[in-house]
Formats: sequence, C-alpha cells, structure tokens
Amino acid sequence: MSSAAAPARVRDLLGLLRDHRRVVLLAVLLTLAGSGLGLVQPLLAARAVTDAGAGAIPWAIAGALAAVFLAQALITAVGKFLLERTGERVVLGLRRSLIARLLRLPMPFYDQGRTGDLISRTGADTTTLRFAVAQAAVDLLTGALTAIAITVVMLWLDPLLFALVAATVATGLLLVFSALRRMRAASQETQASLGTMAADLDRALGAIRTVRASRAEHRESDRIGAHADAAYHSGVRAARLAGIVDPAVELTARGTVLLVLLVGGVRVAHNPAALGELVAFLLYATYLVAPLASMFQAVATLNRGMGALQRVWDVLTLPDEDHDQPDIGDQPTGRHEHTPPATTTPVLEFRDVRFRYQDRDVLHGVSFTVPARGIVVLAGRSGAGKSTIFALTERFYTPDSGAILLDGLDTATLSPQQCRARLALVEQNTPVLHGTLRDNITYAAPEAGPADIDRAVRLANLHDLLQRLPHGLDSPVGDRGCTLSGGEQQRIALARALITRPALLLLDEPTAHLDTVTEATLTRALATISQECALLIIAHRLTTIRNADHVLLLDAGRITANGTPDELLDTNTADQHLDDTPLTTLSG
Ligand SMILES: Nc1ncnc2c1ncn2[C@@H]1O[C@H](COP(=O)(O)OP(=O)(O)OP(=O)(O)O)[C@@H](O)[C@H]1O
Repeated sequence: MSSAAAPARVRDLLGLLRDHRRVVLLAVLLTLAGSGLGLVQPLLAARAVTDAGAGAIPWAIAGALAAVFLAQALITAVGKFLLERTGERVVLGLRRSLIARLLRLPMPFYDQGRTGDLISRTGADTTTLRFAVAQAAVDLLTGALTAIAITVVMLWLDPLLFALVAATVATGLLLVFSALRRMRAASQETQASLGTMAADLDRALGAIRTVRASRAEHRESDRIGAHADAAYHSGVRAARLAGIVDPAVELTARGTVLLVLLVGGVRVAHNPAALGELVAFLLYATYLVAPLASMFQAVATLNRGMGALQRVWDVLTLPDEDHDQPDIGDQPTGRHEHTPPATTTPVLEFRDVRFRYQDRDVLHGVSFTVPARGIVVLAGRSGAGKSTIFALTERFYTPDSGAILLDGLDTATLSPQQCRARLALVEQNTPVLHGTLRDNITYAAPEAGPADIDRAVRLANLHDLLQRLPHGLDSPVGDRGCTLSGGEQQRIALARALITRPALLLLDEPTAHLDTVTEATLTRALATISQECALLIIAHRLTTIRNADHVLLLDAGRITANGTPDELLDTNTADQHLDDTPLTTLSG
C-alpha cells in the first residue's frame, strides 16, 4: 500500500491521549505526589535518627515514615494502573478505528494493498504504540515538570554555573537526538518488514494446497524468513542506537557534575564562603539527572512509537468509501427496504458507461438495460469486462463517464450501501466464511427467520449438504470453505444471495462448478427466482445462455450484440464471442 501523504507527528501521537486527558492528568499528579513523598522520606528518617540519638523513641516520626511509605506505594500503584489502562484504551480505540477503516476503504486500495500487511497494522503496530502512548508521554511530562522546577532553583542559585550545566546538557541532547532520529527510521523499517512478513505468510497460508502441490514450502519459508531477518537487522540497529542513548545521558550527567565541581571549586578557593551554595547547587545538579534520564528514555520510546504510528496513520488518514458520497442518511443493511418500483422500470440500466482501471481502459461506452423480471445473460470472452460490469453495478468502482441507474435512480445520487441493498452478488470464486452453515446463509440478512432460510436452502438445492452435515445448519464449515466442494460453496453463496430477496441478482458463472444434474436443478430454480426478481448472469455455458430471456454479448469492452438467445443463435453472432463450443452446434 502506498504511504499516505501526511506524515505522523508527535502531536498526533499525543493527540491520541486527548480523550483521556483527565485520567492522564490524574496519573501525572499521582506520579508527582509519589515522587514528592519519596523526597520527604530521607528528611523524616534523618529526624528519627537525630531524635533516637537524643534518647527519645521517635514513635510519631516512625509512624509518619511508615504512613508516607505506604501512601507512596499506594499512590504510585494507582498512578501506574491508570496509565496502563489508558494505554490499553488508546490501543483499543485505535484498533477499532483501524478495523472499521480497513473494511471501508475504496476498492482500489484492496487491489494494490496486501491484506496480511494491513492486518499486522491492527496487531503488531498498535502494540508498539501502546508503550509509547501512555507511559512514555507521562514520563516525558513528569520529567519535564521536575526538571523545570530544579532548573529554576539552579538558575536562581547561580546563573553562571547554570549556563555551564545548560551547555553540557545541550551537547548531550544533540548526540541523543541524532541517535533518536535514526532509531525512528530503523523502527519504521522493522514494522514494515513485519508487515510484509505477515502479508507473505497470509498469501502462503491462503494458498497452502498450491504451495504443497508445487513443493514450494522451503522457498516460501526462506522468502518469508528473509523478512523476519530484515526485521531482526533493523531491530538490532535500533538496539545499537538505543545503546548510545544511555551512556550519552550518563556522560552528560557526570560531565555536568565535574564541570560544576571544577569551576565552583576554583571559585570557592578564592571565596570560601561560597561553599554552601556550591554544595546546594551540586545536589540539585545530581537531582536533575533522574528526570532528564527518564525524559530521554521516554523520547526514545516515543520515537519507536512514531514508526508504528506512521503505519497506523497511513490507514487511518485514507478516505473511506463514502467520503465523496452524497449525504444519504440511514444506511440500510440486510434485506432491501426500498419501495419497489413499477415492474416496467428497468432494474438496471447502463448508459454509455466508460471505465478504466489505473492504466487499462476496460469499458468503452457500454449501454444496456435489465428488465425487472427475467434472466439476462452477459456473455463474452475472458477479459471482455463482464466482471467489471458487476463491480460497477455493486459500486465497488465509479464509472469515469456515463450513468448507471438502479430502479430508474442514478446511482451517483445513492450511497454504495443504498445501491447494494437492492442487489445480491454471487462471485465466480465465492468465499465461504469461517462459521456455521447458518452464519453463512444468513450473512447478508442476520434477522432472517426459519422460513426464509428454508426457502433459500430449497432454491439453492442445499438439502443434500444439510443432510450430510452432522449438525445440519449449525455445522461449522472451515475457513474459506475448505471443508466443502466447489459446487457446495457456490450453492451456499447462492442461498446467501437469495435470502436477501434482492431486486437484482448478479451471478458470475453460477454453474461453473456444478455437474449436469445439479446444473439442471439450478436452472429450474433460477427460472422460478426470475419470476420474483431480475437476474443478470455471466455465463459461458451454452445451456445457461439458451435459458435466458435476453443475451448481451460483450467484446473488448463494447456490447456487440443484444437480443434473445434464438436471435443470436440464428445470426451466429455469439460464436465469435465465446471460448467454448459454438452456439450453432447446440442450437439444433
Ligand atoms: N482490479 C483490477 N485492476 C486492474 N485491472 C483489472 C482489475 N480487474 C480486472 N482487470 C482487467 O480488466 C479487464 C476486464 O476484466 P474482467 O474481470 O471484467 O473480465 P471478464 O470478462 O469478467 O473476464 P473472465 O470471464 O475471465 O472473468 C481484464 O483485462 C483484467 O485484466
């Protein structure tokens, strides 16, 4: 998938916390309170020791110390929990948005993209982000607050020494930030390799029988393993850079203290009264190390998160299918709920439709109508553009010019959902979804009752399968229908389409996987169905063509003949457009 134009920014990452700002603020306050209570403990301990030395048993102070200790533990634990929960919530929100967006992208994105890679963005990338979002963002904030407070005191105590500290810290920062920039690139590479690995694995598992039959297991595992290697190498590069960050922070801290000691020592040699101030300044300089270190660490984690955010952002900022659609109000689902038009209005009309995929002209001004009842067959050589006509009817793509009308309405004024509510589609290689047979049949109409299911099963001639399966409708069918025959899968898809009682049923070679007996049964079923709705069928088989009320011949993106089967058979027109037996041999 091509990267979206907008690069993700740290602001976008922090923006993920916007809806959780109250909880994050509470967590920040609790973390600061916990640190504050930690600072009080040495003072109380010192006081207890002094009192004990004076002979008194310091019960009150010992009690206060224990209470402060417990309170700190409790407050820190609550703060930590709130942060972790916020991280989980942010990731949940991201995953839900990603899932919703991935299912609603315009069709061309699926043509280019790779599903495994898209899936890895909802899993691996959001998990990486989880660490960056909550903990690192809060560490950055609490670290910055503490560092600012200490800086103000140091500046007030000794501006000259502070300038020295600031210069040393700035040098350290330069080193750290250059490492961090490269770390972000490495992290992005790791995530991209993981995405490609998931995509290739998805491809291999999806075609596992072909992989085995081609004895390609080793080749596939080497190829997919190479992506794992690439992820390892960029991961190690990020680790090497992370290795630079810690010593750089350490060196900056030590350098600061040494410099302050050197310059301050020289000044104390000339003015012994300044010793107290130097000691105080030095103490604060050492206090500065912890918040600075946690800030650097947080920035490193944020940088790793930015790589993952970019990949998630690429998907989230893509337009969804409806983005340029008219405002169409409620989106109907399941069975079509539109007012049935008069049966004299064609259910489908193409008016001079032209269409091209990215670089290939496919339809060159196609016009035809499909009446509200009966069977229209669309025939033509492979690659003529038949499936493209179905895809345009389903609004998977938008025509470049011309108009497509459904029930007399221009589809440009309807949403894709409104168009699809009138249609049902049975694809050439129709997928059977993981789940039960019932789930599959009622997929487009989850509210369908037993009578509807029974009708669809009867029309699609699924009785034999139902009887064979141990649990009938509630029998599970394997992923991608791998426990079923091609013909069974096709009949399930037909039942799924029929249950919605569409105005127009689009069938892409419905008899391709059927034996002659089943084909004859299906042909009878289609004739029955065609009395209730319109059927547009892509067909190569002559028997299907002969049973049509009307035939459209498509050749290289143009309708070249249009008439009843008998008319086309008589003129021999169809022969030139079909791959198999000439029509004339069967016509007699
Ligand atoms: N998603 C796509 N992106 C780019 N080109 C495509 C896409 N889908 C189909 N094509 C191309 O468009 C042309 C028409 O394809 P289409 O699938 O509509 O033909 P068809 O008549 O249905 O063929 P078949 O009978 O083999 O299914 C073909 O040349 C095909 O390679």
